[in-house]
Amino acid sequence: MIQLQELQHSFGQGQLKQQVLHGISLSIQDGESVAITGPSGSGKSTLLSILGLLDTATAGQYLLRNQPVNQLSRQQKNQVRNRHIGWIFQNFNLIADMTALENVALPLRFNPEVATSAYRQRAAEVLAQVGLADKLHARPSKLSGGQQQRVAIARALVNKPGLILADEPTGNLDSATGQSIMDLLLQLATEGSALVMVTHDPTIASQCQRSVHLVDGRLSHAN
Ligand SMILES: Nc1ncnc2c1ncn2[C@@H]1O[C@H](COP(=O)(O)OP(=O)(O)OP(=O)(O)O)[C@@H](O)[C@H]1O
Repeated sequence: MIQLQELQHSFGQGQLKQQVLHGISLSIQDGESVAITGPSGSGKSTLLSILGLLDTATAGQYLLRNQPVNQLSRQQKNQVRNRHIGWIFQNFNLIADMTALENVALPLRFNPEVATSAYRQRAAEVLAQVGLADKLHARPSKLSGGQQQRVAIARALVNKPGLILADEPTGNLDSATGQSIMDLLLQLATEGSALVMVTHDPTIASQCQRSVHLVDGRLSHAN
């Protein structure tokens, strides 16, 4: 699914240039779950942004399904991002004045394979899959943190992505709720999507098949 070869990234130019990733080489298979750990500022979110095509590495190679991403046009990148990558964030990032169903249906607008008339049914199916069949018409403010994260997971899944990227997905949840979210994410990974998550929590990281540890933009060890 993912192959990184000597990936580098820097922000700024000239004297202000800050090298954030220094030659990251890593492979992630279909269906694999991988935690990225490391201290604050070590480059975890930067790496996740590059994996999700939100940013482009300044050097090195990123192959996504054997395709070098630096050869994709902007339009192709948008297509891959919208159709094949699902994002989950610490703060859920739901749209407050939309219902759960409307939030989950949003990414379907970028999927020409799903007819507009099928949006509601597809969104309802995915919400049922994450245990929220009875909350279709609730707005985020009426849902608990764990329920909001389930809506966000449903939104990430609605286009059946091959790659799920999660940035501290349990960071705002109590440990029991966080564990139930983790169980759900790991189940999705066993169903074929690769899952890559950034986490500070060693208990969460240890449940992934593999952990990679970043220190100052370098992989210090990989399990
Ligand atoms: N858009 C940006 N412009 C300039 N510097 C940035 C930018 N994004 C991140 N950085 C810098 O890159 C370094 C790595 O940041 P990054 O957010 O990837 O670390 P992190 O490991 O995810 O940290 P945290 O755990 O605190 O979220 C930091 O020094 C940060 O200040």
